[in-house]
This record gives sequence, structure tokens and C-alpha cells, in this order.
Amino acid sequence: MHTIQIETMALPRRRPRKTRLCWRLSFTIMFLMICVFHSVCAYFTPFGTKGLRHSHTGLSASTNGDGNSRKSGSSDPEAGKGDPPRFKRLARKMSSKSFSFNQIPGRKRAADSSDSPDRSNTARMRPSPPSSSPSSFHEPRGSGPISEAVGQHLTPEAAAPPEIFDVDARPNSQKARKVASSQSQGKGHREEGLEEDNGAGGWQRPSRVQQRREKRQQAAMDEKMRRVKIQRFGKEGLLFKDGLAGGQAGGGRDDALQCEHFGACSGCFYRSGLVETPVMENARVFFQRVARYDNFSLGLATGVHGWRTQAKLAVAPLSKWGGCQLGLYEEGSHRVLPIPNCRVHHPSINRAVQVLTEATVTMKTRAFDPASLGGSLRYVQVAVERRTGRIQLTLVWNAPGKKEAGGELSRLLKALKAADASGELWHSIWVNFRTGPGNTIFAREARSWTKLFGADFLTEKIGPSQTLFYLTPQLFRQGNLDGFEKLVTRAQEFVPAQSVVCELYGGGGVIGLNMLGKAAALRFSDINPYLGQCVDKTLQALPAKKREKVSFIIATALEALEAGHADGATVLIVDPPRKGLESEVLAHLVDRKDPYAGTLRRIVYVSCGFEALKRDAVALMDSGWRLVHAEGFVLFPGSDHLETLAVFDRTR
Ligand SMILES: C[S@@+](CC[C@H](N)C(=O)[O-])C[C@H]1O[C@@H](n2cnc3c(N)ncnc32)[C@H](O)[C@@H]1O
Repeated sequence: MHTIQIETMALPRRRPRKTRLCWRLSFTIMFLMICVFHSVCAYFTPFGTKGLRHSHTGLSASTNGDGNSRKSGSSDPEAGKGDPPRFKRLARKMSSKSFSFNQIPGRKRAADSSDSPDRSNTARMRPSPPSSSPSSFHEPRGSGPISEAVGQHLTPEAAAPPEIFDVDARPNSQKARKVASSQSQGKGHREEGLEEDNGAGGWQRPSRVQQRREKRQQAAMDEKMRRVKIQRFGKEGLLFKDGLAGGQAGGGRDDALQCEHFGACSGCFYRSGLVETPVMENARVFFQRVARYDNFSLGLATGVHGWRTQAKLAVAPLSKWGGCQLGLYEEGSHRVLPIPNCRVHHPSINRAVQVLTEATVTMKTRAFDPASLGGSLRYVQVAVERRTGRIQLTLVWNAPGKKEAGGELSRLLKALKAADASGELWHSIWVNFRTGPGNTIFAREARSWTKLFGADFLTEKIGPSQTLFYLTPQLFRQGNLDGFEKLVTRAQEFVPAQSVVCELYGGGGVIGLNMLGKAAALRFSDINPYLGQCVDKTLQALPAKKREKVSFIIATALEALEAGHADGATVLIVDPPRKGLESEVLAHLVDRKDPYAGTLRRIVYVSCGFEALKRDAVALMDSGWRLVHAEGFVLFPGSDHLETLAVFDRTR
């Protein structure tokens, strides 16, 4: 009876068999369509999360990586190059349901979102954030892969920083290392926290067929990215490219600046007529009419492209979820304009900036915010070692010290190292801890400098004598070293043989030490306290015969003068900062009977600030010094800047 009743009651609710089949069929078709749509989107999104993971730097965006690439591991040859296996495995582990990660309060959501392959796909499929976000983060002109990736594909959940990614900060880091090493021997995958990857509760080694398929998919993806990059940036990647607007306007002339950033970037003002800028015209008029020197000439010291071997760059947020963009302030504003294809930069600088930018995106490094004084990365200094093309990188970090900088800094460092597995890019990486408001780039205290990795000194052979100089990032370094060498070579001609030379504002001795072939003795000085160890190394590398001629002190120019450094000297070399000679120093020089500067017969004045040179030259010429040589060196083509060599002889 019961059975009959139930059947009778159920019968009216049951739909006809045909309808049920229809429903099932429609559901299956819909499901298949969704799957196809997902894979098509994932495939045709070149700079999506997968794109970032497998960009040529080999960085891995662990929180957003999809299941396939996790399983395939080293299927991407480039990524394999960039990511040391342990780094990659730990990245995966941190993005998985690892014990420590989920126990961090407030991080569960982020952990969850990266746990599930479905979710990471959802992240990729989400619409772009509201248009206010990218514009307020100032989308770069000719925006590259990174801006697109951040602007369109990362969601707040997906981009939330995995706070304890820092391996060394992890309580179970030793265990992680053990697991990593056992995995490298082909065992212990299960311990790695990859269980959730197959969605079935237990990790299984992918079959060979599967592995091969994933490898093929990855290769296809890489090839697609390569083609898109070439299409956008030319074969040289983000570096030099031809046929730009700048080049057309410059009429293809060798002495015309051909840079796509020209106009927006505040770095260069002149595209052509690079030796006819207002300061240069001013110099011509001054030397001819005021100084009565008819032989003044000026010219480009080097070619107009690729000469800059040191750059300091500003940092701005790329998105509110982390990542930084590096560049110069846009013309007339304080907005940072990325200049990835800057033509005056040495190619290594552009490469380093690209790698660093990508690393900040991957590791969600926050840019410093001057309004709230929050964030981390404030400025960046990039110096090239010309011989090797490697970079001495300095990160100016908004924290009192390494401890306070915490995991965010070590994560970035790891990513930078991972991106340069071959060791061809980084010479060394330094950090300068600088807190508080203000535009000063570096904190000066000794404790604010830390070398994170690499060699202590960058070495450069500079000048006609090819003296080997040892340089650390705290030192002043000429932006255009090739051009400056020309100036030094010329200056050497004005040092008479066997003269006793005093050099003030001498830096590491770039000018003075190049005079040792002619000079009987050299005393040089500079205010920078960091010079001690560099000058020591430089002097040690000199032949003993030359080394014996040299003495160096750390002192202001005035202190050095008053300590008797110019006593008995006949030649004085000065290369002051832009503001020129201090009035007290000048006062010693203009006094014929000065006890400290009375023996001087010649001043070799190297100037990087023409207005100050005019002032000092007038004061010197008014007091018995005669201008015997003046020559302009355009060291920064495109800017209204002149480096001048002026030689004065005492007449009375
Ligand atoms: C334009 S750089 C020239 C450095 C050097 N000639 C070179 O090419 O490397 C000016 C130098 O003056 C130093 N300086 C600045 N103010 C100074 C002062 N009051 N007394 C002595 N040196 C000073 C700086 O440390 C810097 O090294």
C-alpha cells in the first residue's frame, strides 16, 4: 500500500523522460561551453597571471599560478632558469593550504583564493577594476605587460600579499628546505602541500602524456608571449627600437635624440640642437664677451644614446594591490612616468628596471606614499659596471632597518635573484633605509646602508691612465663616465710635469689620480665619509711608485685648505657640486698672500653648474687670475646642462 502511495504521489512531479534528457543535455553543453570559454580566455590572455609567471624573467606569481603550471613545474625553460627550484616550490607551498599560511589571521581569504584552481581562474576572468584605479596609478605610455597584467587581471583577493612568503621568517623553514632537497632527488612531493592540486585529496604524479601535453601548452603560451612582445617592443625586447616618433622628428640625424618618451619625460628637453641650448649659448657669450676668451668651444662628449651609466629613479604605485613603477617625473608634475625604452640609458639600466618592476609586481612590493608615509620602495639607484654591464642596484626602503623591512624586502630580493639565475645582471644589491618625509633620496647615516648581496665594490677603469677605481653606491659617480673621461684627458694637459697638485671636492680621485703620471705629488680630499674604504682599495691597486705620491683626507674643501693641503702646491684642481665653490674657499683663492693658497699658480676648475662657474670665474679674474683655457663638454645630451673645464693662471 505504502509503496503504491509513494509512487502515486511521485508520479505527477516526474517530468517526461524526454524533457529530463533535454535538460541533462543542455546542462552538459553549457558546462562544456564554460570550460571551453575558460581555456580560450586563459590561452588568449598573454599577460595574465600565467603570463607573468612565465615572463622571460622567470618570476613566479605564486598566489595566482594555475594548477597546470604548478604541476608541470619546470616545463618552462625560461622560468626554470630564473627560479631556483627551492624558491619555486616554497612559493607553491605558501600559496597552498600550508599550515603556517592559513594560521595568519586575515590571510585566509587570500590563501583560499590561491588554493583553488577554479578561483584563480575566476581571478583571471574578472573584469578590470574600476577605471579610477589604473588612471590613478598612472598607466605608462605604451603600457607594457606589467601594467596590463595589474590593471586587468589581478583582483584584490588574488593579489593579497602572502605575508610570510619569506622563507627564513617561516617557523618551518628548515623543514621546507629538507622537503625541497628531497624533492630534488625525486621524492617527497606529497609533503610539499601540493595535495589540493588534483582536487581529489591526494597528489598524484602527472602521467608522462599529461606532462608532455602541459609542456606543449606551456611552449605555445611562451611562443605567443614572445610574438606579442616582439610586436610591441621589437626584437630587442624592451630595449632600443627604431622608427620612433623621436627619430622621425630628429630627421634620422646621428646627433638627434630618438626616444619615444621625449615630450612627456622630464629627463630630456632637447631632441636636436643639443649643443645650442640656452646654457650653452650663455657660455659662449660669457667666455667671449665677459672673459675675453675667443677660443671657447663646446661639443658632444659622446654619442647621444646609451651614455648614462648611473640613474636615480622615482617610484610610484602601479596598483593599489602592490607593484611599483619606476621612472622620472612627468614634465611639470610629480607623477612618475615609466621610461622603459629610455634611449639615453645604458641598456643594462633598462633591463634592470624591467626586472625590478616585474619583481615588485610579483611580490606585491608597495611603493612609498609621501602623503601617508606608508609603503616601502622610495627610490632606486641603478649603476652599471661598464666592463661587465652588470648592475649595482640600490633600493631606498621606507623602514628604519632590515628587521622592520621584514618579509617584503626579502621577498623582493629573492625574486630579483631568481630572475638572474645566470648572474649576468646583478653585480650587487644594496638597500638604504630612509624614513620620514622629504625628497632627499638617501639617508646618510652609516647604519642606513646595508649590502644585501654581491660584491662590495663595483670597479671601473677610468681616464687616460686607466686607473682602477673601487666604487660603492654611496659615492658620487659621473652619469656619463665615457664623456667625463674625455674631460679628464683634456684636463691632464694642463697639469705641468712635476707639479705638486692639490685637489678639492675630489670624490674618489677620478681626476687627480689620473694626473699621477705627470704630477710629483697629489693631495686630495672630499667631504664624503664613505670614501675611506674605496680610496684605500683604489690606492692599493696602484703601482707603489704612484701610490707613494698620494695623500687623501676626508674633509670639507675649506678644512682641507686650512689643514695645509694646498701648502706648497702649484696646481689646484676643483670639481665642486653645482653650487660652486664655497665663499670661504674662494676667499682663500683670491688672496694673493693667503697663507694656505698663496703658492698656487694654476686652477683647473671642472664645473657642473654654469651659473656658479660664472660667479667664481668673475671673482677669480677680478683678483689676478687669467682664464687660459675654457672648453664645454656636453655630457648630458638632451638636457640644458654643460660640464665646463676652465683653467686659470695667476698673473699677479
Ligand atoms: C661634482 S662631484 C666631483 C667628484 C669627483 N671629481 C668625481 O668626478 O668623482 C663633487 C664632490 O664634492 C664633494 N663635496 C660636496 N661638498 C663638499 C664640501 N663642502 N667640501 C668638500 N667636498 C665636497 C662631494 O662629495 C662630491 O664628491
